[in-house]
Amino acid sequence: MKFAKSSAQRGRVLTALNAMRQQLGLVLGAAQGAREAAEAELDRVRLEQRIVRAGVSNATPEDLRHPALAGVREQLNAVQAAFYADAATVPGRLRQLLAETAPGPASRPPSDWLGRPATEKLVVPPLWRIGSSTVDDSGAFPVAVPLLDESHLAITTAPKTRATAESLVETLLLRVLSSVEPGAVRVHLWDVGQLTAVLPNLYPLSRTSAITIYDPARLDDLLDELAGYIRRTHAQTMQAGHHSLRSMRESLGQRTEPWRIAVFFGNGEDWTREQLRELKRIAGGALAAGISLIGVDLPTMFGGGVENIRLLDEHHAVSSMTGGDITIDLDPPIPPSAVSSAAHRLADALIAKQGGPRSFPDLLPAELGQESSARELRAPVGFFEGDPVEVVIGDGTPHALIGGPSGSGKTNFLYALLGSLAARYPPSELALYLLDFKEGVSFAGLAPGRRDASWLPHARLIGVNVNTDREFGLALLRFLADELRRRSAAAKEHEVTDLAALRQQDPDGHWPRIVAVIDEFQYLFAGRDAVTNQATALLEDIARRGRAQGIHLILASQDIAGIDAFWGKPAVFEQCTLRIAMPKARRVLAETNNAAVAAPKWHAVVNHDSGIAHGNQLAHVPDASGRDIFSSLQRKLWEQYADEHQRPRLFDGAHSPILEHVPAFAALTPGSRPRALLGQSIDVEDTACAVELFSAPGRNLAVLGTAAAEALSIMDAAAKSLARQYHPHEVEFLVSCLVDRCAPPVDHLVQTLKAEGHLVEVLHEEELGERMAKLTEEPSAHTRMLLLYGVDSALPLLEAKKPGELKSGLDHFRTVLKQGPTRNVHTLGWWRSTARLKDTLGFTGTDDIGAWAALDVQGAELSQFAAGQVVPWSPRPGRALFFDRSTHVTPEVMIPFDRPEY
Ligand SMILES: Nc1ncnc2c1ncn2[C@@H]1O[C@H](COP(=O)(O)OP(=O)(O)OP(=O)(O)O)[C@@H](O)[C@H]1O
Repeated sequence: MKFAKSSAQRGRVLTALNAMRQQLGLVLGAAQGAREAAEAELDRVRLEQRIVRAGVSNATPEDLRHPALAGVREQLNAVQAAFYADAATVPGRLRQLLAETAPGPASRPPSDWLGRPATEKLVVPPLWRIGSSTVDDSGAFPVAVPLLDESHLAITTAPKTRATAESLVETLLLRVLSSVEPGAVRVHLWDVGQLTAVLPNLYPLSRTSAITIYDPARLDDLLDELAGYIRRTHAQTMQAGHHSLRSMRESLGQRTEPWRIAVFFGNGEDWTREQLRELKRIAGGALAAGISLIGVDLPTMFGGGVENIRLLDEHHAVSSMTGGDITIDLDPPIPPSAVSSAAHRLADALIAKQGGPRSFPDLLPAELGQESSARELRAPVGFFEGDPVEVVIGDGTPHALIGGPSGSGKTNFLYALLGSLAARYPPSELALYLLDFKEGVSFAGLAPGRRDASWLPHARLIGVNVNTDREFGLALLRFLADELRRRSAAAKEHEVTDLAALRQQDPDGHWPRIVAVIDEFQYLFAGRDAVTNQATALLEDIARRGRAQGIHLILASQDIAGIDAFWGKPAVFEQCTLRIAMPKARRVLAETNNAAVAAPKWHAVVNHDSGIAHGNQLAHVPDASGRDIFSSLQRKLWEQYADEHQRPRLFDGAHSPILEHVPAFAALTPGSRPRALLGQSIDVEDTACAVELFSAPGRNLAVLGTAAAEALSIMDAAAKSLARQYHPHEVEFLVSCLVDRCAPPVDHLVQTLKAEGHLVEVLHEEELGERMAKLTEEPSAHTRMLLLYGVDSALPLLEAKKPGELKSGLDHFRTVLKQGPTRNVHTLGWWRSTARLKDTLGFTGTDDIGAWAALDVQGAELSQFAAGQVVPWSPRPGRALFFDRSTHVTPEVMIPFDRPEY
């Protein structure tokens, strides 16, 4: 109905407009009409022309004598009378037309409406008054121009009429802004003037979305923005089956987008060719997208529908609407103070309507966890001019790249995004893997902590302080790649190609979308080493195939460093079609797209088009990381879901776990195959590194290096974890400490083992050789664990043969290493250098050391103990390299447990 009514109204308006044009044309063309009628009588026509030009009273004596004069006079009088009689009705008809189609602020005097905001309207007036005119004494008629949805406007000034042009535009804008509900029209103002502020009286509105002011240097930004709106609106309307925003509005019966008016105050020059071309392109598509352009002194013609106003002097103009022969008396300017106070009132009304500034809770839905992620993930991350700006993670934008210098709000943005997503999708629909390579604890709050026991139920893994543990990043990528394979296999089995279809075919399966956030991801590539190579290959694989399987990457970085990291890895960069640029971020958006440079504080440029300017959407991101903001949402989510979902794995590179706290230790019981736990593995799963000490050759352990704290920790953990797997008297620990300063902690261990009821024998250096000899000979009812601290110190003494004996202590030790494991005698020894271990083993080769943990030992020295392979290892404090030839292909980095000092 609405549509029918408005189209009928539009029809009437167009007919009336045509009639007006025709009538005015006829009045002016009266003389010409007469000339045509008299064409057959050339002479008569000439006379008529002369008389029409000069007037009867000014006729030459010759003409006055002309025989046809009387006839001409009579005819002219008749024609004139008829047309003037008709024309006399034109002003009245125009007045009526305008009153009907352009009521209120569109045509009434300002005193009737100034400063009073309107209420919601779907149909806007087609004409807007600018002044009045008269053709004769039949009275003045209003002159109006079309604008919103109808036409662009080009204004040209005459000397000294710039102020007139400004107040003409100012009044027009006020008429428009006062005719529609607050926020329904947005004005973009650009002025070429370097010093003068454009339309200063309207500035109060610039604190709202109603007016955005662009300084002279930002013309390209404005053009980009307009092109972006047009593109987006076009896509949106076409998708909905409409050719313009207006027809969509009329058929839906509601407004989906605001109208926009872009005003360009030029000076006839200073535009580059490219800018002019862009403006023409914009003008061509603008009206269908609800954008009208007003140009003042622009060096080009607009494309699309346009009306022209040419100022003649400070009070008069001519327009294309009324034709060149009708002079318009422009309406007088509204006094500046009245404009400014009206602008204030309109701004207040808009702010009141938008409910004030938006905050984090405004990003959240009314009810938590109601969305399905089968097709995509979609969540608002901020607001632009009061309207939410969404991020979409799905088919078109499977992965995101976020850039911004330190302090620009990247972490805050991530919190806003994660909060908005977690509030919409339940944990069964969305699983989060969060990794931060920065020093600091940005995601730590999402895991249960000492101050707050709650956690984010969607988070499966939280890695913090991983800046030196690039292996952890690698582990995450490996995990994702495995999951990718698992999903591909399931998809194949169900004969589908993507997640949405898989979920349809396998409704009982657990297929949440996975979002992996890697902050400061460039650390992954921070070396020319195997980690970088593997990370690159894995990332490329996930980036390429993750889309179909619902595995999405969000890579964040302090710009340049992160982008440079993509050198040689264009596949990942290109797959990140969602780009988020924080203010001053460089190179995240396309090269020529400067939107991030101009973005204000606490804003982000959200771009779903690989950073191309037309995809820019500016959003104010609310504070999501301030105290108690995210955590109050987290608590709600936790209360709702925590029962069904386990706590996330927290990996904190700055903290070594304590042996007694790790699940692997708690799980140890007597009776299983004995495993000596050595440290924590750097992996997605919370697992420990362990050596199985079963009855087979080589089942010994060597700890290598001089780092005493770590060596003590590994030995301690091995002994304590083994002790847990034996009942009293089932195992005997033979302990020898050959490093004086380590005596207290070793003694503490001895006491602990004894207290647990285990057999413990402490061996002194001088009795070692003898004891070794016995160990190889005497059978034993129980397992024996030989714990040797700083065994290298004992070598000189062991090497010495006692007179008369064939074998030295070292020979016996070698036998223990070789034969012990098959007789349940396992050596766990700490050598402070690889050379000493080599000396200990002699020519027998390295096979008797089946497992080792290296500390401050260079990789090159280790290759002989790892089947000759190249071992890339640069020692770092608090970390060890672990290799067990029975389980490893290559060594892995491990975190020795935190061992309290004694
Ligand atoms: N939208 C916002 N509103 C209010 N405060 C904010 C907003 N965004 C960030 N902040 C604040 O600014 C500070 C820096 O933000 P944030 O930590 O997110 O920056 P960053 O880009 O991640 O920096 P870095 O990389 O150094 O960690 C924080 O104190 C944060 O609370």
